[in-house]
Amino acid sequence: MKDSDREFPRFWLLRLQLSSLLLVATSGAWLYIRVLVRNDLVAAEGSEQQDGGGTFLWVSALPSYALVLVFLAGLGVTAYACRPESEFMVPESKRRWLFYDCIWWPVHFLFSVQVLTYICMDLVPWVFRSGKGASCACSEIQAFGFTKNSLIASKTSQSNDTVSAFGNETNVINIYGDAVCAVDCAAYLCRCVLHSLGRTETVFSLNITTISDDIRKMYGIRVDAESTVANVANSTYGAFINMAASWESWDGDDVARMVQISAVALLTSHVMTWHHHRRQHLEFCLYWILQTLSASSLLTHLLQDTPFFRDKFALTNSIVAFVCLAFIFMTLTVGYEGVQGQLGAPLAEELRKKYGRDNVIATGRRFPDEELAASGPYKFLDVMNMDMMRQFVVDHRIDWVVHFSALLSVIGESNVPLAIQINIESVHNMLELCKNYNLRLFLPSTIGAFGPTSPRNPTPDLCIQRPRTIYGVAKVHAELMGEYYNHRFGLDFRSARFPGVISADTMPGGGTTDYAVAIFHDAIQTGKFECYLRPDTRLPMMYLPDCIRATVEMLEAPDEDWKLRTYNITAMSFTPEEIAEELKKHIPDLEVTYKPDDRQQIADTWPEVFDDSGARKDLGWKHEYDLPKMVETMVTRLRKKYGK
Ligand SMILES: NC(=O)C1=CN([C@@H]2O[C@H](COP(=O)(O)OP(=O)(O)OC[C@H]3O[C@@H](n4cnc5c(N)ncnc54)[C@H](O)[C@@H]3O)[C@@H](O)[C@H]2O)C=CC1
Ligand SMILES: CC(=O)[C@H](N)C(=O)O
Repeated sequence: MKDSDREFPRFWLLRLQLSSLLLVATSGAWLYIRVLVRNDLVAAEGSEQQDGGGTFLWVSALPSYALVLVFLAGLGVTAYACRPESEFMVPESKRRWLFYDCIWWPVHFLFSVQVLTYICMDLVPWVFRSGKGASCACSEIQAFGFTKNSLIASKTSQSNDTVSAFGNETNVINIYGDAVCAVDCAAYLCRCVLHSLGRTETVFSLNITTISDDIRKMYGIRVDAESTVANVANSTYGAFINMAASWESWDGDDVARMVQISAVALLTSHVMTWHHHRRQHLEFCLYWILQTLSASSLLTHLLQDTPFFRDKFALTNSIVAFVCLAFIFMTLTVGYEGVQGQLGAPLAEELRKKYGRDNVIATGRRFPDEELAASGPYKFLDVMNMDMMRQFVVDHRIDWVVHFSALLSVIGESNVPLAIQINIESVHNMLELCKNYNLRLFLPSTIGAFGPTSPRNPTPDLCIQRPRTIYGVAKVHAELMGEYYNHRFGLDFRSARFPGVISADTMPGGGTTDYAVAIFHDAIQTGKFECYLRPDTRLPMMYLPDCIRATVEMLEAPDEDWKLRTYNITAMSFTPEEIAEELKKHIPDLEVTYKPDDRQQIADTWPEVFDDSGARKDLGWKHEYDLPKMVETMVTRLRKKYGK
């Protein structure tokens, strides 16, 4: 799984699934109907045709069935993984994620196969140049009330043929076609007939240059062959002009052509996706636009043959176009919603207030959220790409670096190789960069840098550090490397070990202390909360504004005040039970249940109470928010946010 997946907000995934549901249900149902209708008729046609047509159709529909089944399974898994009380990033959910990945990609693979089948069946009939295809088409025509002999083609003008289908009513279809074999012709004629139902206007556009004896015999078509070859280029061009000229007259066939185009682009985007490993935002937007187009095309195709919509193509198309646009809009809107870090955006905003909008450049690999983008410059920067970082530093004459990029404790455990890259290798990059360009570096550490053998109550600045998570190991490594670069190269390296940070506006990115944020959201929205830690698990915490202020003060403190290169910083320590009690003062009916999971093991190795007397003494650190004040502020802010 890619790290970008891990950072997906829950609703993104649900939307992915919902649009897929639309897609799969629509296309699956359409193919299902076709198979049913055709099989009945093929059965009536005789054994030879039954074998051929039946097998062909069932085979062509298999991907649809598989898709629906696999999709439903995927939906179940996702629904489970997306339960409000569960976090994606917990180690336990690694298994779900893997399972989810295993399902998600086959769905898309099958979808691609299905679209290809669709193209082969309907849009490139020469792939099936055989009597089988013809017999299917024949059955389809009959399914709609026409008999073999009811189709008569006759010449009406120099350049057009008219096929008159005498069924319940007479329809006139101009064919500007290019049917090079029996199956082409059968398929196209069949479409003509289908689309002529309920319509009295000219609807179809294809050239017929050759019609084989077979097909003439099969459909009882009389064609003046010479007249059909006239003006092919012109008529094809004319057909396109016609089609483009009036959207209202677009029918399923026209829209279905979009399937062809979008399917090709869809497959391309699949390839791009796999190729790039890390799915970038633009690709996703493209990807979902294409899927939406495909889905709506198929939907139109399906609806147009239902009695209600038969005479209401314009309405259908408008609805479909609207749905299509709505999906695109949703995709884009969701796509642009910030997946910034919990601490990064608020710190950038605070620094901008102090140092000026253009003097603080926020960076990341994703679209910034609206507020961050509006507050000042934002640039794409991958901390794994040293060249890019060098260029960035030179181009913008950087002198301070605040390096926040990291995978937090829980996500880190679920992807150790990636955590090693982001949390360790990127630190090497930063240290070298800052050394070479003489920059100052602030890199936060964490309570997670301590382990079970550290004193846990209280945990001083200097003591044994043997963490049990890759997150903690990486932070100890960063602390030591920073200290080394400071002694060896004079690098101005500063670090604060933060406790769990609680914030109202930005969401935590997959840590062990996340429950202390989630409890507020759940309490205010639902009045219930299920905690993944035991009620007596004590951990150090602080409210975001304190954390931001601490960071700014530490950045600004004179270098000579820094006796250590890394200081503990904290504001309070509480257990889930204690925060729940405090919350009940504001939400008396709050129900909290406890279901410890893998995160408990991490929490059990972390400090219970943090000793930050060093920072208080050397740097003048002082917290402002204790538990009651933080709870009161959080409740007020979230009540406003949720309108409760
Ligand atoms: N939030 C907390 O409770 C605490 C956080 N910290 C530290 O503070 C820092 C920030 O923490 P949060 O904001 O909570 O983390 P977060 O997980 O919310 O944000 C991390 C950010 O790093 C970005 N990132 C990941 N890989 C990247 C790459 N290759 N290039 C560029 N950006 C990349 C992610 O997109 C994300 O925006 C981290 O170093 C964390 O260890 C320390 C203690 C507590
Ligand atoms: C305390 C942290 O470093 C972070 N919130 C986590 O839980 O991983």
